[in-house]
Amino acid sequence: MDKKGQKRQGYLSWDEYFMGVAMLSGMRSKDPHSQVGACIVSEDNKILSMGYNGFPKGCSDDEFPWGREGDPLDTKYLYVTHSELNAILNYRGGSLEGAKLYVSLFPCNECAKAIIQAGIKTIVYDCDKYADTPSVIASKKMLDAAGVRYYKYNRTDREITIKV
Ligand SMILES: O=c1[nH]c(=O)n([C@H]2C[C@H](O)[C@@H](COP(=O)(O)O)O2)cc1CO
Ligand SMILES: [Zn+2]
Repeated sequence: MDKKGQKRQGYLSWDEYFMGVAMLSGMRSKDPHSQVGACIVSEDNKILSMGYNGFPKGCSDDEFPWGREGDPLDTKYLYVTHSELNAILNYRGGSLEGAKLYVSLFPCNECAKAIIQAGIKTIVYDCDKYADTPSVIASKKMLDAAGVRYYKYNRTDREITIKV
């Protein structure tokens, strides 16, 4: 029950807020199959950077391929920048040492290397649909060795509606 003079109830938790921002970033992705979003947060809960999966600057979303199969040169995989790497590269403020990464999909091995080298110490992920692939197994091996903690986001199933 709301009481006069007391704080509002039902506000977003930090985890809901940061995972929500990561998912919102993912909604910018043009990938028709997997839209991934990432949000980097400082130790004292300030948002430092965001990213989503997409082609590098100058590589047109309409000219480069979004397919998944066939000649590797005709698939997205050789061209797309992952959301986590984009979030790291988008940061212009200096060091990410000790930061946390919220990401909608578990980071691959290439992103794990960048995460470790950037000094990010905690990963909060939502989906882990590629857990059985060599890429994610290798990723976890490196994160474990480097002492990067990772834990699954606890979905609250809160619906957030924004009219824009
Ligand atoms: O860590 C990741 N971060 C990330 O942004 N991605 C992107 C690359 C691709 O655009 C898409 C994966 O494509 P697909 O699910 O169709 O294989 O997600 C993929 C991974 C792999 O775990
Ligand atoms: Zn990756």
